[in-house]
This record gives sequence, structure tokens and C-alpha cells, in this order.
Amino acid sequence: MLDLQKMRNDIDVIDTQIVKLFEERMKICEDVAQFKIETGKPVFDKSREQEKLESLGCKAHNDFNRCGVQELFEQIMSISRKRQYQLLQENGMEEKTGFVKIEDLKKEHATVVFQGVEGAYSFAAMHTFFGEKIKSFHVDTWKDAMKAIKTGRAEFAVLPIENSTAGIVQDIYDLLTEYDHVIVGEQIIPCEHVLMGLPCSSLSDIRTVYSHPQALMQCSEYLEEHRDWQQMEWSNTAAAAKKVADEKDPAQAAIGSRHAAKHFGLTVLEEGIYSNVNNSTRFIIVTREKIYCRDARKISVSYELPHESGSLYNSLSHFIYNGLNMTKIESRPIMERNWEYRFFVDFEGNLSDSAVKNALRGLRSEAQNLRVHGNY
Ligand SMILES: O=C(O)C(=O)C[C@]1(C(=O)O)C=C[C@@H](O)C=C1
Repeated sequence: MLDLQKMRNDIDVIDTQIVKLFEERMKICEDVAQFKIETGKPVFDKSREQEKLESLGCKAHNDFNRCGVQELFEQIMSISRKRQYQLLQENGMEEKTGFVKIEDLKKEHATVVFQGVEGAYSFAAMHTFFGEKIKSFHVDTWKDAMKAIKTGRAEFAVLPIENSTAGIVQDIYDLLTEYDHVIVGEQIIPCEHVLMGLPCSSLSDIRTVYSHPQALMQCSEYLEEHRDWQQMEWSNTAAAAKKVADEKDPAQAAIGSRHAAKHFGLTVLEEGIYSNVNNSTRFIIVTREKIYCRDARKISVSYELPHESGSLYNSLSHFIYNGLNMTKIESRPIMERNWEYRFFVDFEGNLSDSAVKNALRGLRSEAQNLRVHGNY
């Protein structure tokens, strides 16, 4: 009969040796960092790491152990790089990200563009994020908003990127790829639809309800209770509110935001009419300058991967090995390369953190076209 306690004692002896050797190895890596500080040689040496993984893998006695040894040393070298980046930073040698750190965003008196019309949810997101003291204007399409940033007509744009029930807004991801703009903030707006009508209207007057098809759908349970009302699909919730306000027909109502009701001088006839109480939309704020705030806590990146087994797994290891909490991953097709994908990852961190620098450095050398879309 095998003796578990004895086996555990044997493992403990080996583990103690591993810890001792790990610390000896780290000490040498700190000396290597010193050499790199003096010579300006980059921390990451891909070919050296590949050679090491190859030669160490060959020392193992079966395939399972070969993979295990390689995974272990990938992590050991990642930890070694992370320490070296820390030392570089302590010596005032910041890793170049191309981004400039600022204290705070200048929100007051900013020029902001949004898609849609006054009173739409993007309008609400803009005012919630920037306050009231701004110069704002609207455009017809999200692409027009991106163009307004590029030409300098606006400093910031507000764009919807995700709805908690409908999922991501794919076009925005594609526009982030097309334009070199930077995300500097985000704003979540609960889609709390209300039924609005003319100040002289009451519920019993209503015959027709106008709204965006999604909003009508989100209020379907409420509308079921009013089957005699005709439902009319409109281009967006704010345009529906504007129509009711313009036509001054007490039999017409619109479904949209409280902001829209206020903006068009309409009265809220009923509230809490939406089925999913958690329904919210997340908006991003983009600008042209590569800036991030000192207290920014979330980073958005994208990268493309070679068509190789394990490439996604390996790319994610850079977040895991550096202790970074990944909050989202999305993939979008790459236009010019059928069946290949660009991955968008959000994770917690600040561009000044050495763990973040380490992860980005690893990703940059292994993935294609790594882009940092912003730290906010
Ligand atoms: O050999 C180096 O240049 C090191 O910095 C050491 C080390 C390692 O830990 O083995 C770490 C980072 C490099 O990418 C390659 C190897």
C-alpha cells in the first residue's frame, strides 16, 4: 500500500527546491534587467524564448510532460518579463504605448457629436457623461460621427456599443477598426421606456403608438394590455416623440425615454412599461487624441490571430499569466480574409501597470495588428 503522507513529504521537498531555484532564477533575471537598462536592449526576446521552450521540451520524457514543461516555462518567462518591466519603470524607463496620461478629461465646453436626434438615448448618454455645459450636434450615421472626430469638427463622439439584451452593436466594432480613434469613457444608460403624449392627452384618448421596433418589442407585454392601440414602427424613439409633438393629435402617443418627453414638451402618460427591467445600453466616448486618465480602470484592445491551433488560447494566456481580469471578448470577421477573425478584448487595468505592459508586449509580438483602443 502506498503511503500518502510519505508521498506528500517527497513532493514538499521537491517544491521547496523549485521555490529556491525559482528565486535564484528571478535574481539573475533582475541582473538581466539591469543589463537591459544600461544597454537599452528590449526586455522581450522572442527567439530566445522560443529556443528555450524547444530545448526544455526536448528534455522531457513523454509528450504530456513536454507540453507541461513548455507551459510552465512560458509562465516563468512571462513572470520574469513582468519583473523586468517593473524594474525598467522604477528606473524611469517607461514602456512606450503612444498614449499620454492625463489627470482628467476636459468635459466642460467640449464639442460633442452624437448619432440620432435630440431626446434619443445617445443624447441622454451624452448629457449624463458630459453634463449640460457642452456644445453638441447630431449626425445621421455612426460613421458620420467618426468622420466628425477625424476632421476635428467635434472633440468627442458618443456611440452605442452594446445593449444588455440585444448584444453588441457590430457596426461600432467595425468602425473602431476603420478609424484610429480612442475610447476615453463609457456611459451605461438604462432603457427605461415611458409612454408619452400631448399634455392635454390621457390614456383613454390614445389610438396609435409610435416607436422604434425594438422599443415596441421591449414593451410588448404592456402593449398586449392595450390591443386596441395601433402600433406604428418609427425610425427611432426620439423621432417618434417629435412626430407626436409636431402633429398635436391627442390620439397619438410615443414610446421612448423620459429625456425625449422632456425635450419635446410631452407628458409621461405611463411609466415602467418595459418588460426587462435591467435593459441598458452601454455607450462609448471616443476622441482623436491618444490619451488616458490616471485613474482609468478598463482597457480595450483588438488583435488578429494566425490560423494555428492554440493561437487564441496562447493569446489569452497573456491576460491570465499577468493576473489581468478579462471582462469581455468578441470576434468580428476580417473583411479581406474569409473565415479569419479579429478579437476584441476588454480587461481591467491601467496602461501604467507593469502587468498591463507585459501582457501588451507579449500580445504585440505574437498576435497580428494589436491595437489599443483605449484605457478608460
Ligand atoms: O534572456 C533574456 O534576455 C531575459 O530577459 C530572460 C528571459 C527568461 O526569463 O528566460 C526573459 C525575457 C526574455 O524574453 C527572454 C528570456
